[in-house]
Amino acid sequence: MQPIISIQGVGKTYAGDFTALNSVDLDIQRGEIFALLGPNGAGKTTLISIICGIVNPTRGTVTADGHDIQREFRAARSKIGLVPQELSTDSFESVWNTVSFSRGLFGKAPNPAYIEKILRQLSLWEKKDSRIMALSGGMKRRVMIAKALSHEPSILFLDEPTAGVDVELRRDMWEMVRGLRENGVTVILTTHYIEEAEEMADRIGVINHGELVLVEDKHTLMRKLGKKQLTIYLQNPVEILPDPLSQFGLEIADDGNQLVYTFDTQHEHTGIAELLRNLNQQGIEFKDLHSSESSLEEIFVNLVHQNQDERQQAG
Ligand SMILES: Nc1ncnc2c1ncn2[C@@H]1O[C@H](COP(=O)(O)OP(=O)(O)OP(=O)(O)O)[C@@H](O)[C@H]1O
Repeated sequence: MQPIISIQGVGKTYAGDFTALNSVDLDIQRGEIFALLGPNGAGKTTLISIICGIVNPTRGTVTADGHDIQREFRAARSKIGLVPQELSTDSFESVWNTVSFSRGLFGKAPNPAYIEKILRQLSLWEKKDSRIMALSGGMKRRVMIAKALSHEPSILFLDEPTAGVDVELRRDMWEMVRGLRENGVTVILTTHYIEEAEEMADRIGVINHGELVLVEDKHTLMRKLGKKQLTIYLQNPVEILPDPLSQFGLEIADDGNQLVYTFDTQHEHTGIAELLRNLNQQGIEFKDLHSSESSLEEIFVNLVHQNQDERQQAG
């Protein structure tokens, strides 16, 4: 299937010779939720702004739903809804007028039924006559999303959608984004909250120092780069381990009361059975076992550090 967004060799060097993006190649598939992760200043907003035609790339091309973002700007832009990071909502206008006006900006004929539908979806219907400036921060954020959806885009960008919102609203937003996908909208979001990506995304892209260091299906990523740990709770504490156990790379924890075994989830053989047999042979008794998997957060931190180390070695 044709990707809905195709980014080829995109780079951005800002005035003063600062390269914010190197050479990004990325295809976004129709109907997916794609999360772009990266530390501050990694280039996420720059990339989004290029795709939305707000910032011109120094090199490379982008097509959105079949239209070249530079040569066919209006056609491409009409396919895209953008919810920016900053809220610019000190308006005296009502919610209804603001959202209807946004639709008009894209040259679309009025469609009150559609506007009603999105206001209801975003739990804004009760507030349709309220002035924007009188709304709470969370409600303002919903208005920003309603504006971005007003012209029926097939692609929605959410730049840090839940920065500074409370847990409840965050969950509502996730729910809403899933609903959008069910309606066929492709969603690309940037986030600092790994939990958000873990919860929502189908695929994850990690960007660091202007480079897309990884793009992967979320589950594959967690399986590939994740590690599992088995904690063995001992009957009697140990100080040192007998030699035959050295092959397992065990870590002694909790003053010798626990042994921690780290293994790769990719390997067919975890080595657990062998480890337990060995413990038995050495007369080390245990009372409990507990296994845990690394979170996306650990994977992400490792990746970013690894990338930094590589850069330092290269430079
Ligand atoms: N107009 C500009 N002129 C010069 N440098 C810029 C400009 N806009 C952004 N930059 C720089 O480009 C780099 C990438 O910025 P960008 O806003 O894309 O990062 P980000 O990943 O979105 O960060 P954050 O998570 O903090 O929003 C940063 O070092 C930033 O200072």
